[in-house]
This record gives sequence, C-alpha cells and structure tokens, in this order.
Amino acid sequence: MKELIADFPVQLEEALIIGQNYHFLSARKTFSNIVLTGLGGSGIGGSIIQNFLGDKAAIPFIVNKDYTLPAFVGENTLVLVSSYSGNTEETVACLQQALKAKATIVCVTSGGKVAEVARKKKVDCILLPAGMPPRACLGYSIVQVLFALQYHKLLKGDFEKDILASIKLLKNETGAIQKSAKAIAKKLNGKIPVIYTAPNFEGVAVRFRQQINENGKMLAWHNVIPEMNHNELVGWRDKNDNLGVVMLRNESDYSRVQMRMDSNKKVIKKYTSTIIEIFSQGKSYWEKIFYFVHLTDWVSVYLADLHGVDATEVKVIDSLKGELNKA
Ligand SMILES: O=P(O)(O)OC[C@H]1O[C@](O)(CO)[C@@H](O)[C@@H]1O
Repeated sequence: MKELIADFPVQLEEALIIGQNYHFLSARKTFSNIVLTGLGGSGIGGSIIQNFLGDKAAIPFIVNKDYTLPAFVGENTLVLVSSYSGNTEETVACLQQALKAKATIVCVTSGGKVAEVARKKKVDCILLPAGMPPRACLGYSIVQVLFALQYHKLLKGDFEKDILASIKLLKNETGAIQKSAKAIAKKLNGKIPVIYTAPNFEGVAVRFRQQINENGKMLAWHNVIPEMNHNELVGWRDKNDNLGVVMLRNESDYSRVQMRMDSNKKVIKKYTSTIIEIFSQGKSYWEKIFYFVHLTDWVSVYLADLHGVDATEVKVIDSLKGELNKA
C-alpha cells in the first residue's frame, strides 16, 4: 500500500493521459441531472466532486451508494458508473437500471462485469489499469469523472491545469507530507480519530475515515462544521482522552466557519488532550483536496504500522462477499 500511496502523483499524471486519449461515444445533450453511482473507494471521488461543484452546480449532482438508482433517473440523466473492479454488486445493479432508464452512461472501471456490459451495450467505458486495491485508485477515478463532465459541458474552468499544479505540489512536498503524517499517526495511535471539516471538504473527511477503517483497521468518525455545532458539540461533555480530534482546515474556509472552528477547539480542548489541526496547501480546490488526500492516506498507513496490521488486506470484507455470493 505504501508504494501505491507514494506513486499517487504519478497516478494523477497517468490519469490525465488516460482521459486525454479517451474518445467519448455518447452524444452531447442537455441533461436535467447527474448521478454518480459507486461504493467505497470508487464512490468517494463522486462525493468529492459533488463538494467541488457545490454552489456552482447548474443541475443536481447526486452521489448514489446503493443497489437502486433514484426514480428520477431517465433519458435526461447522465449516470456515471464508478467501480474499479467492475464487479461490485450494488454498482452493477445500478448500471442495469441506468440502461433500462435509457440514461446516458459513462463507466469508469478496470474491467469486470461493468466493462463487459458497457462493451455489449456500446456505452462509454473509460478503462483504468487493473490489479490494485480500489481505494488506491482514487486519482484515476476522480480525473476520469472530471473528463466525462467536461466532455458533456458540465464543468467550467480548466481542471487539467489544477491537476498539474496538484502533482507539482505533492512532488515538492513529499518529504514534509510524510514527516507530518508520521507525527499525526503517532498522536492518533490508540485513539478513535474524530475528523471535523467544512461542508465543502466533507468528501475528504470521509475519505480519511474510510482509509483509517480499511488501512488502519480502526474505527473513526467524522462530522462537518457548522452542522455539528447544532448537535454533536453538546456531546463533548466528559473527559475522554481516547478520542483524537483532527480538524481539516483551509485558509479559504468561509469566515464564520473558521470562527466556529476556533471556538469549537476551545470547548473540545477541555475534554481531550489531542486536537490536531491540518491546514491545506495550494491555491485551487483540487490542490487542497489532493494535498489532504495524500497526507491522510499516509497517516492511515502509518497508523496500520503502529497498530501492527497489514494495510492492504480486507479479509473481513472478502468473507462477507463470499457469504453473499453463496446466498
Ligand atoms: O471499486 P470497486 O471495485 O467497485 O470497489 C468498491 C469498494 O469495495 C471494496 O472493494 C470492498 O468491498 C472496497 O475496498 C472498495 O472501495
């Protein structure tokens, strides 16, 4: 897993080449809505893109992590099917429903049933290099979805320029990122991480939580500010040093969100000795996102080391899939 994380900037470079060389089959049209369907490491890119579009979205962008698509999916929907293996049953079921609904479909996968169905039905399918754990391929999947949105004229601005700047940032900061990830992992070792961030960075907080789960084999939770100021904050009432708070912050966060984070810190400090603030680097949204993703991915594998576990294996998920296959 460490090699794959170390190669993340190279993955982003390769992802740009894959997208630039892909020739879309689907006709451009005016869509009423967009649905990205995908689970875990293949769904989280959708959540991050949903955050990115945020208040700029001209039409609804929905992220679906289930066996069924929303009832509104139809001929005027763009359905983005994201499954690295191409065999995740929930995602395959949604691909079938999208076909039935006559939606425009773009698949992003390395093969499996998704690629097979896409080939048969002659729908767009951007193929990724195979043989890696899906969660290690977030760079590939995010970039291909951005290319699909750009092709269908659903994206403003030059995202490729921002991805190139992100690659440069990650390459320049590699040493510093690993050093600070090690220090953060040491502080979180033996604790339950609690991740807080602003709403437009929730995807990256979820990604961090999922990486702590799958790589570190640990539980963690996340919430966003301001929402958690209306409920969860009240739960900070008893001293609990088993909790380690990580705040993912940006100098560009909305000013009142920044004020809330500073005030929240004062409250939480009374109940746990571990509060870690991480400020993003870079100018564009994508630089900030990829900085956080890369840094927190490193934290998750260092946590695995400290926890004495193999970051790559997910035997419990494999055995669950085995059980479901028998049924
Ligand atoms: O990208 P895929 O192959 O659809 O997998 C989605 C998710 O399912 C898992 O393989 C576990 O079932 C995760 O590791 C992964 O993030």
